[in-house]
Amino acid sequence: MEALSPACDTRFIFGLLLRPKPFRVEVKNGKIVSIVKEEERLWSSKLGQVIDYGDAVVMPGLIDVHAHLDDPGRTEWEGFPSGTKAAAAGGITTLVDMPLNSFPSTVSRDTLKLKIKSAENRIHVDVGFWGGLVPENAFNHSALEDLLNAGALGLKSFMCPSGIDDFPMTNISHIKEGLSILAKFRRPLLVHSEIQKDLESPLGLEEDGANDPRSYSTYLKTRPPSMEEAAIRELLTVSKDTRIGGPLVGAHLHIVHLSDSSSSLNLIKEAKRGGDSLTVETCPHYLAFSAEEIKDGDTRFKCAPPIRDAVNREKLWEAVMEGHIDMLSSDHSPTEPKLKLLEEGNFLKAWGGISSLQFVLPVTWSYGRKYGVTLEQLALWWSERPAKLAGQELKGSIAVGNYADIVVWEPEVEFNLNDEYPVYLKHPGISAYMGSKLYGRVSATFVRGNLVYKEKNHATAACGVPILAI
Ligand SMILES: NC(=O)NC(NC(N)=O)C(=O)[O-]
Ligand SMILES: [Zn+2]
Ligand SMILES: [Zn+2]
Repeated sequence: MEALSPACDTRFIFGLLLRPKPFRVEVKNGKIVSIVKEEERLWSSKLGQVIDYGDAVVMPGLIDVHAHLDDPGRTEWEGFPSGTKAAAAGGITTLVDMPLNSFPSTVSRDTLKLKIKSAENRIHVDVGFWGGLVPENAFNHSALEDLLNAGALGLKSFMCPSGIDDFPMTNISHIKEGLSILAKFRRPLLVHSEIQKDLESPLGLEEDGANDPRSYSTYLKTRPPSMEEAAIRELLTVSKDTRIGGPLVGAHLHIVHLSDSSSSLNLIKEAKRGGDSLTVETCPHYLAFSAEEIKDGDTRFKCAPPIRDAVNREKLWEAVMEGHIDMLSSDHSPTEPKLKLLEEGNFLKAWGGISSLQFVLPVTWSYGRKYGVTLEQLALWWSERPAKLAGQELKGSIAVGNYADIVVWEPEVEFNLNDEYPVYLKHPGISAYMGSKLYGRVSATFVRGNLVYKEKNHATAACGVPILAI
């Protein structure tokens, strides 16, 4: 049986058998050099090793375009080592780190340099970085250009308060300005699309008897679908300029973590039909859970936008299955357990963010089976489309010339996410998935041909590399 990569050695040569079709993927120098029918293989004698995973699925590694690893500056929340170990154990081979929740936020060339430095030799999968679009840099073209020239894969902004002091929200003028720079670089702008109407009293509710802060329905009232709709309506006033012949051609807008599957989704569909350069993601937690099921005080489930009712979830699945939602992402946004206020259970005061990085593949599969999700769809939503968004042409599919970023997993193997299950996240206890039973166990993960994870073990060497846009 193959051994975990003892060092990050991309000269490694091996073959992988793809089942059920008898194909062999041949890997050399970290890249896929050929995909041949087993009986037509050309250079088998030269192969160091041929690995046969039997009936397991061999798929492109997942690319998570939305994760908060909080490094540097808030490593007590997560950090690159634990976050990327969890990613590797979950079949994620590349992730793109969000510019906020680390300290400082990634909003300039210098702060991006700090990120890169912190990632070096500490990441077990490849990591790219979004830069932040904030009021301070939005009108400062040279600052934005410096950030993009330093390698940010694109920018991210918030249309409502982010909860992080050094990451203030942007308005539509900032967004328009940012897009004009991004158009030149042909890189995307990702937007947290919620607008809070009443900024004077951001919660919009009094904590009285009728609005018990331990009840999820109270939290739900503070962030209605109309907040997503209002933000998206405003965004679409500028995304139309990304159409062919428009003033922002070359720019691209990506709406992160869509929860509202009604009016907001209809607006997105219409804009796409009109030719806007626009994509949208949703996250496994919006597809797995419903508001009705969330127990009083269980703040592990608090996130923004919120998890809505079961009817909304059904419509979200329909949109994913019909192709109106382009991709999935984790929005892994952990914190220290004490900020989740698990004992007090106050939904209005607890940190918002779902902790999920290690589980997104089994969750999507387990909850998607009843809708008829196929392996090809998983690869499209979790690898191919995210690679395109992040500008990673050599990632996202098992194809000749691509990096050998591969997950091997067993869809029929069931497991309990209990206290004995090896979870590599820094704070497993805050994950909304703990206590559930899932299908789909990851057996091995390859990053650029290095076997970085195999059956509850990680390679000791951290073989991931920082990915910078060039
Ligand atoms: N500061 C955050 O990490 N916020 C995140 N929090 C969520 N989604 O609840 C997000 O992506 O908006
Ligand atoms: Zn967000
Ligand atoms: Zn996020």
